[in-house]
Amino acid sequence: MSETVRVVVVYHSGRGGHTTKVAEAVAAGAAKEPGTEVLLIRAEEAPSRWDVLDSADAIIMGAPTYMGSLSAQFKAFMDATSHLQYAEKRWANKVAAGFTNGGSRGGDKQNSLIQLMTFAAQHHMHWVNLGLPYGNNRSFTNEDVLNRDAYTLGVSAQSNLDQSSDVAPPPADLRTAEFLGQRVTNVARELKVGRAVLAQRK
Ligand SMILES: Cc1cc2nc3c(=O)[nH]c(=O)nc-3n(C[C@H](O)[C@H](O)[C@H](O)COP(=O)(O)O)c2cc1C
Repeated sequence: MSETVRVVVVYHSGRGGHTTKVAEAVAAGAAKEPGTEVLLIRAEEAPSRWDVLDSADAIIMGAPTYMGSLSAQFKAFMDATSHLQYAEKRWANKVAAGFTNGGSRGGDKQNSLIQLMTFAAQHHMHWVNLGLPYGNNRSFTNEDVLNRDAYTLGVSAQSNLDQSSDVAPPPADLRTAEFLGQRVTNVARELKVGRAVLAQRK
C-alpha cells in the first residue's frame, strides 16, 4: 500500500534566522522518507494558507524561545487557529510535534515545548515526542551528539548569541531536528496506512 504523507512545518524565526535553520532541518528529515510531501510555512503566512495546514497529516511547529516562551509572532498564529481550526476541530487526530531554539542551553526552552504540546492537545492532535536519549551527559561524550541539550518533548536547539545562522545552531542540533522530522513522518505514515486498513474492514 502506498500512501503519500503530507507534512507541514509551520514556524517563526526572527531576524537572525536561526530557527529557520532548525525548521529546514526538520523538513529535510521528513523528506528523507519516500512518498512524503513536505511544505514549510512561516507562521505569519499561515492565515492565508489554512487549506495547506488543514490537509496535512502531520503538523510540526516551532519558534524561538523569547523571554521564556514562544515568540509573540508564533503565539499570534496559535491564537488565529481558534476561529476555525479549534472551533471545528479541523486538526483533530493529526500528528503533531514541535521544536524551539534559544540562546541558552536551558533558557526556559522547556516552557516553549510544553506550550506547543498543550496547543496540540487543544486541537485533539497526537503529540510525537523526540524519541532520543539525553545527549552529552557522560565524561566521554561531547557536543557533537544528537539531543545535546537533553530534552524529550521535542527538539530544543541552541544558537550562541554571538554567532550568525551560518554556524548556529550547530550541526548536532540540525541532525536532531532531522531525526524528529523523519520520526514524525514515520508515525504519520503508520497511522494513515493503519486507518486505511481499518476502513476497509468496516
Ligand atoms: C526578545 C528576546 C528574548 C529572548 N529570550 C530568550 C530566552 O528566554 N531563552 C533563550 O534561551 N534565549 C532567548 N533569546 C535568544 C533567542 O532565542 C536566540 O537568539 C534565537 O537563536 C533566536 O532565533 P531566531 O534567529 O530564529 O529569531 C531571546 C532573544 C530575544 C530577541
